[in-house]
Amino acid sequence: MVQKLYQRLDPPLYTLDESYFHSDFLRITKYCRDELSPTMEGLLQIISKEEASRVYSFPVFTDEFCRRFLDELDHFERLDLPKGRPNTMNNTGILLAELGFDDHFMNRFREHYLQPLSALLYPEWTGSSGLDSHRSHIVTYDATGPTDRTDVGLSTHFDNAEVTLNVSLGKEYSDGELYFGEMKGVVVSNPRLYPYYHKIGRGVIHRGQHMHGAMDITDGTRYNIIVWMRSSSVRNKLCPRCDQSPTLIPFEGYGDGFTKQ
Ligand SMILES: O=C(O)CCC(=O)C(=O)O
Ligand SMILES: [Fe+2]
Repeated sequence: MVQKLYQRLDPPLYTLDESYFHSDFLRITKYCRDELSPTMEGLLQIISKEEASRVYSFPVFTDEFCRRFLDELDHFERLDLPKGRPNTMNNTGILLAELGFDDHFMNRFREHYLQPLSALLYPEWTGSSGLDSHRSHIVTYDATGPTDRTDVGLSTHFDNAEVTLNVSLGKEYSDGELYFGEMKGVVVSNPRLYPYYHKIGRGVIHRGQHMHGAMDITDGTRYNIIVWMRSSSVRNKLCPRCDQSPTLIPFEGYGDGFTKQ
């Protein structure tokens, strides 16, 4: 519906092109995909390990791409169209499928680049099907608008995803770091939070069930691309939201990432 009504500002942006990527990202993903026998140890030599367990970061997009993407999002936000929101926790934010980013951008981004990388880092979460669907959105936090209508941060949660990639687009803001706790359901005697500070164009990857949240920004606006990636072989066994064996009903499209044979 929105896709039909929306006039794109920068139509070529909707087709993934390698020029959007930072050269390090191309090198890292080439290693995961094309190396004869890539290993997790080999990959860990070329990405950064963050303080929280099994959380990693690496450059993803060029600054130029981030600017173009923000311009497109600004253009979309200015239009008075009926818009969906990423989830029940957000007042604001943008669903990228609604704009039409799935067909020629996000599908290839997940299949060709993020799946081979995730399979090395989190084999137990990619499973035999691999990450075969996704849901992607933009989280927007704005400390300049009315606080009853704009978000400034996000409380602790786990994602409806097996693996999540989170890439900062900017713009300019103060505070607002991402933080990680333990995996869902894990209780420790000395709970700690591990911060991650976003950098423009850089992505952080983590397991969807790793509890996390975003501290409030105190100034400016913050935009991030979030890709929630799902593995049907993993979630068909155990629903990541309710921890039960799921009862599957036929659905057009990806549903919530489950499959029914
Ligand atoms: O704002 C962030 O960096 C985190 C957003 C997030 O965790 C989510 O949208 O699931
Ligand atoms: Fe999240």
